[in-house]
Amino acid sequence: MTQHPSAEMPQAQAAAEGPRLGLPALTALVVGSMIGGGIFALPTNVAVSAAPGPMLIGWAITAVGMLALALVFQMLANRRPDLNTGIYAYAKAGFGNFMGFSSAWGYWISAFIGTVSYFVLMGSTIGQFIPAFGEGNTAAAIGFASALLWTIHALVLRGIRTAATLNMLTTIAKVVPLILFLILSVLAFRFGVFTADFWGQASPNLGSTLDQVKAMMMVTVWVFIGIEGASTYSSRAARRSDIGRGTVLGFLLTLFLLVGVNVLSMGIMSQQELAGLQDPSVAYVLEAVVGPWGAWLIRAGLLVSLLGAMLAWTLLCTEILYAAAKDKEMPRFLARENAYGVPSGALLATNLMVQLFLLLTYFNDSTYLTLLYLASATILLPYLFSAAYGLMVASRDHYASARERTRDQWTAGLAVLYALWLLYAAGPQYLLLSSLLYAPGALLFVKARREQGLPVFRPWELGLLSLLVLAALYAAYGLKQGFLTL
Ligand SMILES: NC(=[NH2+])NCCC[C@H](N)C(=O)O
Repeated sequence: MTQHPSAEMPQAQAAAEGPRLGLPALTALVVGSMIGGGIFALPTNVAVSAAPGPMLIGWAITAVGMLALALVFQMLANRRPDLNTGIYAYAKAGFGNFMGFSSAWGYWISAFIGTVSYFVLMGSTIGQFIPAFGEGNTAAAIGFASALLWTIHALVLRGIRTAATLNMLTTIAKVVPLILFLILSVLAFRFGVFTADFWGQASPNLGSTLDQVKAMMMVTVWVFIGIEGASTYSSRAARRSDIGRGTVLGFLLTLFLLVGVNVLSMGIMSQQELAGLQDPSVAYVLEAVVGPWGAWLIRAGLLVSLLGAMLAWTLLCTEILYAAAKDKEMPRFLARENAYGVPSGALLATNLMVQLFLLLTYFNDSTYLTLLYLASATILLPYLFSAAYGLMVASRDHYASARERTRDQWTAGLAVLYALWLLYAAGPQYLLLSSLLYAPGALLFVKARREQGLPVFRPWELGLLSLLVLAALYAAYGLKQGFLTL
């Protein structure tokens, strides 16, 4: 395709101006949006719910399921070059306007809650040398986070964007300490520690193997969020085929780092010791191996990583709202641009929500872990829609060879199964909470459709909406009565 780079792409995508992205840059984009905070806190966040044996099972399921999802994104990037805003466009093409809207809305919610969790994790990291920051949800930490938030806001408003080179640099800066961690802890790994309580029978609070596997699923989803990064920016790729390759390559690299970090740390400390560490737990594990400098190295890597990821995710949040508003699925004010061509309406809406949730975090005492569970649960629907759309495409499209079709059907089928399993593993608490977040979106959808003078809901959409509203009301009631908590 030879279209002019800026002719068709949405503003926030024209984002990091400059040359079109090749394979290394697209891979760095995927790795850069996937590696934010999750991996640095992984040992503890898995250990709170799983012993080594279940952990290995959990990773096996995740590796297969996420690979299937990555391959679906690859397939869709290749077969549907017209749908170049990724996740949101797939849901809309497959399931109509309201589902497209809901997918964008849910993705956006997950993404901004994820950003809130980054601020909390940053706060708790700083809290390790400035006690007033505590677990990242104290008044000092929230005050600092708010100041940083609006600084980023001001920078983005002036047209600052993650240029491909900057993203490449922060990606390298975060991957290097992690690789160092892998090398050093291979040497310190003790098989005896890893196998001592392999199935977690000695820890009464862990539950059955299935319970343990289920409980770690939201953490493994969290660490892979961003896998859709290259698809979202697909209009900027130099070659279509590189989007899929970058996605799969980025997936494999990140999987290697994640499994490495998680498995090795369980051979250095026991599950119970790991479960008791503060975030970022990787710092403490490395400290146990090489002494205090190890912890400082990891903390530094994490802070760089978080800053880079905050900027990247602010742009992703803005982009998805803006893309949907340009398409008229979201109200007009979200398509507004300022003099620098920045989607200022979408940016403001995003950061106001981040600010609101920072305050809620303070009043609720929410932690990094509770926020990431919520962000993972809310993204499941957009992932499910993408996988299901992949299945539709694989079944209906014209294929040159039957073998290729069968392969795509299997891949997409597997991705759908994985997404359904995740919904089951997420459990009612977080699904109810996320229905509470999804439901108000309908008001924006109504506004958008009215602005266009279009009919709002089709009958089956109304049916779904009523279910959603019922779930949301129940969740609100649960929060009030205290049988649901954040
Ligand atoms: N700000 C966000 N919404 N981040 C979501 C991505 C999370 C990323 N996979 C991580 O482990 O940190």
